[in-house]
Amino acid sequence: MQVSTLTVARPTGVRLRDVRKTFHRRRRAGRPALDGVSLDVAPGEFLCLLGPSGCGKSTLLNILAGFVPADSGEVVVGDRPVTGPGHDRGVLFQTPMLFPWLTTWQNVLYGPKARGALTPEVRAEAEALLATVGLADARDAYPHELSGGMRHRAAFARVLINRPGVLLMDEPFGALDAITRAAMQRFLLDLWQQRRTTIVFVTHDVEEAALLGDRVCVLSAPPGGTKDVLTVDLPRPRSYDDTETLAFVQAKRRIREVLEG
Ligand SMILES: Nc1ncnc2c1ncn2[C@@H]1O[C@H](COP(=O)(O)OP(=O)(O)OP(=O)(O)O)[C@@H](O)[C@H]1O
Repeated sequence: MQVSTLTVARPTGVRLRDVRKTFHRRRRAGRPALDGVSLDVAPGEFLCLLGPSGCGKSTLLNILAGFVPADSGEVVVGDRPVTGPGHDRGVLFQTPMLFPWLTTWQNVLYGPKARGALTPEVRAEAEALLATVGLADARDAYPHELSGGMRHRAAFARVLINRPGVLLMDEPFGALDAITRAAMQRFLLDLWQQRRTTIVFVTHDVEEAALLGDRVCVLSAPPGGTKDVLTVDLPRPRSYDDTETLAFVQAKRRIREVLEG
């Protein structure tokens, strides 16, 4: 994969301390969604968040993104407490966020244009990014004309143009078929290997966590707290072929034991 150096932002770290969140329903407090999560993510680290359904993975990511406020605790990205959304954090969801009435090119440039920052350098950067994500030939296509994987790659370019110090990804490949999913995992591994952007990646798939992550933070059954943080001691760069090695199978087993233990 060809990767431009233009858009590589300085990766930022993440610090969470005793983060708590309870959603209120009809003015009544429900069960806590997050019950004291503490975690550090180093600049440039690839961290996977894993846990049973409903343990608060998406809530934690939304708190980091600034979409949802924590009730208490410390949430810091880089050296700034999170008080709301910001383009220092790039967020990617299961459904790629693209405006259907804009072409790939217009979608990628949407953020800088909205901020009044559409300079010739940014346009050159957008060109380089489209080449990076393999969509140079699809710059004039609308989202409905792209395949699922292409839409995801367009969403990547749209986020990366803002030079985020951290990428927050919420089960981004969960809805893709197995072949496209493997292709996107390969794409993400290449991208991270070359840019080393900090990534917090939510998944409920043990294999995906072992393949992608430097560390895996396992959240406990609802309400979510930090159950354990495991280091995935497998060499980089990683590829899909590694999933057949004994070391990979052992890494998966260790993660599963914590998850189910
Ligand atoms: N906006 C909301 N309003 C009320 N309750 C919410 C809201 N968002 C999440 N919750 C509740 O918080 C808890 C954690 O939900 P969350 O989506 O964060 O879990 P998750 O680990 O991402 O789940 P899954 O793996 O199934 O996607 C759940 O009990 C959910 O019902």
